[in-house]
Amino acid sequence: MAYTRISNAVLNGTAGTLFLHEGLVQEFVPGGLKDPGSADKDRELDARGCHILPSLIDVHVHLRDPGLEYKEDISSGLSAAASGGFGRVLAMANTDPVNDNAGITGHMLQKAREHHPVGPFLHPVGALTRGLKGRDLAPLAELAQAGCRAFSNDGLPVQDNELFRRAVEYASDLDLKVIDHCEDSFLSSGGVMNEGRMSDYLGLKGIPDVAESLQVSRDILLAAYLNTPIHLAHISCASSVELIYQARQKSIPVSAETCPHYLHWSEELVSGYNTLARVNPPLRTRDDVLALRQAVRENIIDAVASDHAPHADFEKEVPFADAPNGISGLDTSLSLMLDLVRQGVLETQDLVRLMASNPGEIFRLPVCSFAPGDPADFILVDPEKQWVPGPETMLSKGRNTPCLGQTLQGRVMAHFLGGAAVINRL
Ligand SMILES: NC(=O)N[C@@H](CC(=O)O)C(=O)O
Ligand SMILES: [Zn+2]
Repeated sequence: MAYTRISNAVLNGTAGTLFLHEGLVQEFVPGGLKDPGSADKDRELDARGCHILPSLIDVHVHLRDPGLEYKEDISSGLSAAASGGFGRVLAMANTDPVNDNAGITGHMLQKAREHHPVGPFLHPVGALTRGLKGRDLAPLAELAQAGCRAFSNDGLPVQDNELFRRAVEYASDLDLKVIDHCEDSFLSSGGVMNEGRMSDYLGLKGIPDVAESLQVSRDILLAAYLNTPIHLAHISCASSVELIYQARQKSIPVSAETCPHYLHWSEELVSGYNTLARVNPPLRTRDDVLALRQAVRENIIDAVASDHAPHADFEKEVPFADAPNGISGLDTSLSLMLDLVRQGVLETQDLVRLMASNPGEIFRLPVCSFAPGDPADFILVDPEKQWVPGPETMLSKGRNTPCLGQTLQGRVMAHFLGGAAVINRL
């Protein structure tokens, strides 16, 4: 169903009607319509109380397909994306088999087109090294040719600095970026949560924040030396923020993302051995949360990505030390970010910058600016609407989130891609 007008919604602080034509934005007319009665009801959506935002981009998700479809598959993952407000996602390569060749990339793209022909759109991220083993480079040109939008060894970060340097150089020759999961795996070895008072108290082996920031400093030094951009994934701690801030001052070409969970929760959430709070990098301290909030507010960190890492219920119903890392995020990210708006930490326009404009710029993906002729890719968000994440309301197969069963405020009420409604709760 293609609507021709969306009435009574707020765009950039102004209430009015958004007119669509053949999947494109026609114009936004502020104020009420003179003759609302004449509209064909089937062609109109009353979006009273909703904000219009561009369809969002999530630059870091794990869709588990091929190979781990019991956790998530491309169809369910993209449904969760649509529901959460994301019109484009970058899907990591730690599938089984790993996305290190054109065959796997092709499979992912074909499955996405088959199940979600009008979107959300999947942009595979190719592995940096074969099998993510960190020993030899994956065929980056082949992966680029097949449709990969970036390269990453996410999950199993490359420790060999020479190999990583070459990967960054080859990727740059292909005009694509490397996304680095920053972790010194010797420093983090065996760790299951943040290293500090809480890990001592719980008797769990910790991962120090320096395991992340040491690798962040490596990447910054390499980006400066090679004068080549590197994107830093899921930044979790103040010490990394400080390094990124300094790099920015020197115009070193690094960009960075953090995730809603690092902006909300600290290691205290692990108390009681809550496996839903186990994620890599781990939830850090309250001071880290505050530093990250400041960093997203001040554009030191460019983007917020979900790091959607779905797991089956039974995998999390084990002792903390045995549970897999990861939080399911596509369904809940935007609600958690809207909570920061309500708390006065961010403005609505900051969300657009962090979850659409900046990600679009970093990975050269289009974002609707509501100019006449733009593809009508947008969401209608009710910041007041309450909902409870659970099996009935989440479209991801993974319900592994600390939000499970909690009341969230702020919900995507409709999502349009190319003028067609992929979600409509109005
Ligand atoms: N972020 C996570 O906690 N888990 C990721 C892998 C990773 O990035 O470590 C996953 O694929 O499950
Ligand atoms: Zn990662």
